[in-house]
Amino acid sequence: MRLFTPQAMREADAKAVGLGYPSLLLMEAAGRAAARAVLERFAGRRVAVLCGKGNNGGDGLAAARHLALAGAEVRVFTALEHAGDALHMRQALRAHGLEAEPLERWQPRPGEVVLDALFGTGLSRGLEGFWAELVGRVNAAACPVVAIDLPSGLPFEPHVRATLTLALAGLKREHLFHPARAACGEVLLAGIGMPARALERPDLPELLTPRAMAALLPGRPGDAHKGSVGRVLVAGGHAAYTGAPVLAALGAHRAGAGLVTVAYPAELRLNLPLESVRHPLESWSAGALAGVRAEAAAVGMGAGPLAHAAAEAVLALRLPTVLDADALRPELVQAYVREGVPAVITPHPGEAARLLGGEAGAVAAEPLEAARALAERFPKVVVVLKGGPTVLAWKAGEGLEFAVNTTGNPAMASGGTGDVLAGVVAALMAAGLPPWDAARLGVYLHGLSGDRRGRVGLLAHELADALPEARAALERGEVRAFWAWGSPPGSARG
Ligand SMILES: NC(=O)C1=CN([C@@H]2O[C@H](COP(=O)(O)OP(=O)(O)OC[C@H]3O[C@@H](n4cnc5c(N)ncnc54)[C@H](O)[C@@H]3O)[C@@H](O)[C@H]2O)[C@@H](O)CC1
Ligand SMILES: Nc1ncnc2c1ncn2[C@@H]1O[C@H](COP(=O)(O)OP(=O)(O)O)[C@@H](O)[C@H]1O
Ligand SMILES: [K+]
Repeated sequence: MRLFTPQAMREADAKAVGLGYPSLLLMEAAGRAAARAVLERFAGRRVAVLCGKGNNGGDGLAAARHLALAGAEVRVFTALEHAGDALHMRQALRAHGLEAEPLERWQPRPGEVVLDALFGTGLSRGLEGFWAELVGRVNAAACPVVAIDLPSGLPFEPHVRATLTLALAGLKREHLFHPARAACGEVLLAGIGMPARALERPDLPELLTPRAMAALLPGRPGDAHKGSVGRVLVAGGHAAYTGAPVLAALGAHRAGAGLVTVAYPAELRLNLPLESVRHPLESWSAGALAGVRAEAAAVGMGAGPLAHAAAEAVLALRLPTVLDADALRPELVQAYVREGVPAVITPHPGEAARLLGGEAGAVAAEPLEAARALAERFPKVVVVLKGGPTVLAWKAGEGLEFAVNTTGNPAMASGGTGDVLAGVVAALMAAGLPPWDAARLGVYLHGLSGDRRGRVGLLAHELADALPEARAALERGEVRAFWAWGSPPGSARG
């Protein structure tokens, strides 16, 4: 499944029509789905449908007919300039004896649900004048708002703030990325019968889905032993940060590592899991790690000023490595590129800005572009740009792979959750997954654990402890994407 842009969705629409699929069927399905969403969530409530002049308005006109046919009390307000499919929908509404009023006449009524079908993906600039004022009135009315495709006005200001948004045919950037995502409220996806072939777009970012991620889970053969399912080396720690390597070790254990060895400065007292192997060091000298048995490593967590030496000592082992926290320095990542050692980097926006030489705010505002820039700066290195949502990028050869995570929530914005992730990704690489697969699955599972425990006040070690159950649920096929209709509690949230 891919993350669409308005332009890519217009192309999908044209491709469907090129395949012989009538566009009116798509609009009819969109209207039917919107009516269903309103009826399921707001049974028995009166509905005011506000329809714009484009195809989003056409979806609204179709929805109004289906709402009326289902027995709902509906008022329809519409722009008058319809053409094409939307005009057919207005005629269909009229054929059922339903007359629309001009939009200017809409006044909110207490308790009524507003179905926002003013604008969808068709805007190229912000709303002004009458339309901006109308959006202001929708937001000021104390009514639940169901938005068709997008809350009207997005991605610009002003825009409608919806309770529920019904994404049509595919998810768009606004359904996942802040600040637009906050305006969408809950997001549901309606397939609207778009032929799968019309949606095939390998050039667009992959959205991590439960099914695709379950397929990546490394097996656990009956004759597994602790040396066969992946051994992880965690290297980090410094006087001020003794928790970080411990949390990375915990993440690796909980993600299924057979053995976890933690290398750290000998003067530290680390409160390591009983199960971890201790490897205290007098210094991070070359050869300090000789003899450590591992198939993958994670370095940098809490390493402070010792990160450079620690990363170089780990590089000498030539293991697939997660570079995190203090090891996220351009010269260290370049050393992995130069040596051809597989690496995953896991920066948050501040660390990404340090790697790119920019501002954290600019990275957070345009995470897709920042992840792309990092992947191009460090070829063959898998980039995990953490945030809500986390974006992954990887320049394997000529092309660029791109993925966007669909799990995780703001409760995870708490110290140490990133350290857990480093351990998780290292454990999955140690289990034999290629770095791109380990990074995608690791990020997905980490967010899924957060969603299953997702309360403000979540501690990083609790997130790690929730990993086995999250993994088991994914393996059993019990996880549903946040956009799936009827998602049970504990499903992945975007
Ligand atoms: N797969 C698809 O692409 C499908 C799309 N459909 C619907 O079609 C929508 C897109 O339809 P359209 O491309 O007609 O676009 P919209 O309906 O979002 O809006 C286009 C209209 O808004 C006007 N407009 C643009 N910018 C404006 C501004 N700043 N101020 C005031 N008016 C402005 C345009 O002149 C045009 O009349 C989707 O969001 C979806 O709801 C569905 O009907 C079914 C299938
Ligand atoms: N608002 C949010 N929505 C989803 N995930 C979030 C959000 N805030 C933080 N996270 C996740 O929490 C983790 C935080 O990692 P990081 O910033 O490195 O923390 P630390 O350095 O304290 O370990 C990342 O995996 C990130 O994706
Ligand atoms: K809309």
